[in-house]
Amino acid sequence: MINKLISNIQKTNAPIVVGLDPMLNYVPEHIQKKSFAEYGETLEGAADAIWQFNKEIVDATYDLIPAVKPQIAMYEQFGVEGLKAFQKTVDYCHEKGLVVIGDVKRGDIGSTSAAYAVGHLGKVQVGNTICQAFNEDFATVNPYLGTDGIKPFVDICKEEKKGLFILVKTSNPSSGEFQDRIIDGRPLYEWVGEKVAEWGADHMGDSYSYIGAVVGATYPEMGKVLRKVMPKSYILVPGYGAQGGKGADLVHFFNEDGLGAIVNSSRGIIAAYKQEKYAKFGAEHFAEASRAAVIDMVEDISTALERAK
Ligand SMILES: O=C(O)c1cc(=O)[nH]c(=O)n1[C@@H]1O[C@H](COP(=O)(O)O)[C@@H](O)[C@H]1O
Repeated sequence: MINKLISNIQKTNAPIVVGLDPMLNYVPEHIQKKSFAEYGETLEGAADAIWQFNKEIVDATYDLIPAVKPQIAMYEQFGVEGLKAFQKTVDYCHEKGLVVIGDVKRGDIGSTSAAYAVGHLGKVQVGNTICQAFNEDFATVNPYLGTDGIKPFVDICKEEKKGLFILVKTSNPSSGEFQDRIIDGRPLYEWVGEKVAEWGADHMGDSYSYIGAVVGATYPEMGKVLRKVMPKSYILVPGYGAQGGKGADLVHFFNEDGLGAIVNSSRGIIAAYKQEKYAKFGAEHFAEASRAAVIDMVEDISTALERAK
């Protein structure tokens, strides 16, 4: 899957991910009304509304982008119905040729981690039948439990040729409380980055490892260091747009080959129609606003990369 991710990035010339994080209040009223008319103001109605919303955004952007990242919490809040919308979204994005990064941020003790890995990336045996549950291509994983929590994911990734993005330095303001603590002379995020490189070393694609890292766009200096600590790991970079990250902050997340990083924006793309810049599209044409926001994001990043050459 890392090879497919890279070939999709090269095909589209767009090292970006659209974050499908559909809060109900981003879904325009005309969609909500239609879903509620059919299913009532119920969890099913909400799940239908977010699915219809996602579908229009994917239809309007899939030819421009390599990958999507649905964040499962946005679906889980609607219970089982929300999870069905998550599944439909994953399947639909696959139909459109997109790589799907399941933002599930799992991580537990070994056997529990193994079950999470099976559910999201692997296959599960039911009697004599092998079944597939969510079937994303990558998952985000929290490494706080150490190798015991990560290894079951890596094992499934090897079997299935799938990948991970492991949290190394997160984009949020308080990420430093633990992640920046100095241990034996170096910040914790560097120790974790080194471990990501080690976990990924024997699960290599053609040029990059299947095991990548998450480093927030909001910490560009740390990104620069971490790029060197894990040269063969793809870095998923959230924090662009709504959290303040800009193209110019991102250049050091990339390697000299122009690869190595993929930048996520969620609210900045899916709720673009609510921004003044894209207000002219109106709520009816929200998906066209998302398309325009994708084009602007790609332009911003490629201009920054070009300038840095
Ligand atoms: O793993 C992530 O994707 C992630 C890690 C991180 O450090 N910061 C972060 O914002 N994210 C996710 O990236 C998305 C950011 O959304 P926006 O701020 O709306 O672009 C959300 O799905 C977050 O859960």
